[in-house]
Amino acid sequence: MSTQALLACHEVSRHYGSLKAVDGASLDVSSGEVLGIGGPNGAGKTTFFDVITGVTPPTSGRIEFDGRDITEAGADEICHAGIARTFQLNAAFEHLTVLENVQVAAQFGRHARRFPGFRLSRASRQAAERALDFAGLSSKAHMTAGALPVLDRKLLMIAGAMATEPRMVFLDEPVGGLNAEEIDLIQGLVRRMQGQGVTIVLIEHVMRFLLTLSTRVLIMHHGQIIFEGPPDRVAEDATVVETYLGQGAAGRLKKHFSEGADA
Ligand SMILES: Nc1ncnc2c1ncn2[C@@H]1O[C@H](COP(=O)(O)OP(=O)(O)OP(=O)(O)O)[C@@H](O)[C@H]1O
Repeated sequence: MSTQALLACHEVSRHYGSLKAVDGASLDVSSGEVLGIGGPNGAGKTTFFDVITGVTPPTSGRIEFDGRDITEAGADEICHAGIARTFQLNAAFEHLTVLENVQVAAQFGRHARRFPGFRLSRASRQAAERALDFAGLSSKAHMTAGALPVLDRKLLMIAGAMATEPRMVFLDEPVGGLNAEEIDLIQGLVRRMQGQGVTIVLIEHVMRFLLTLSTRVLIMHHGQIIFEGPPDRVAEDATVVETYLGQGAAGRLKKHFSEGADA
């Protein structure tokens, strides 16, 4: 592992029978980066997240976080080590309030599970308050999660992740289904996360969001990393244009970068 890498993935694979969802992906992420991952549906992006965050074990390969081997670690252990994530689809306790959801994240994202009984630590309460405030959800703290509109559900997952006080956050399609104004809001929030020293890896199909925020971009296809480079090079890569972007989108993105636009 390079001395700079906070996260290092070596030849990571996740196979489902004969399907190579992730196929020998190697990746280093340095502290402070915003790494954007794009690629067609079914390319293996979420599965790669799942393997790194302990949702599913790799078939082969090795993953190190801050020099520690986390390949075999469970999701809770990985979260306690400093990696939090959000999900593409809603992942809230629908019948709990916004505050309760974030408190649960703060508690279990920081402490080992202890049963029976559930008592929130003072530190968890405070972390939950800070995370709600950070995500702009304090005024909705007592709403039931199931009643939230799409944007607030995305914010709730981000609040839950931040409540664990992570060093690294994985965001799976944080702006999927949002309108332009909402996308800008999430963009600002991701920038603030980065400003707080959180290293970010995000998956997104909304290319302008992905390319505007990312310091480096990966494109996946058939479980493999087919491109790695700066955002302004993505639309110039012939393989990426052919397998993912198409000529139309690539042309618009090139124009976007040549004009130096910010969104
Ligand atoms: N638990 C599973 N069992 C079997 N196959 C799976 C499982 N999870 C994912 N796959 C398959 O692995 C492949 C990669 O899926 P994945 O969700 O990682 O792609 P993705 O790049 O995140 O796609 P999208 O952009 O649509 O979210 C797909 O063919 C998918 O059907």
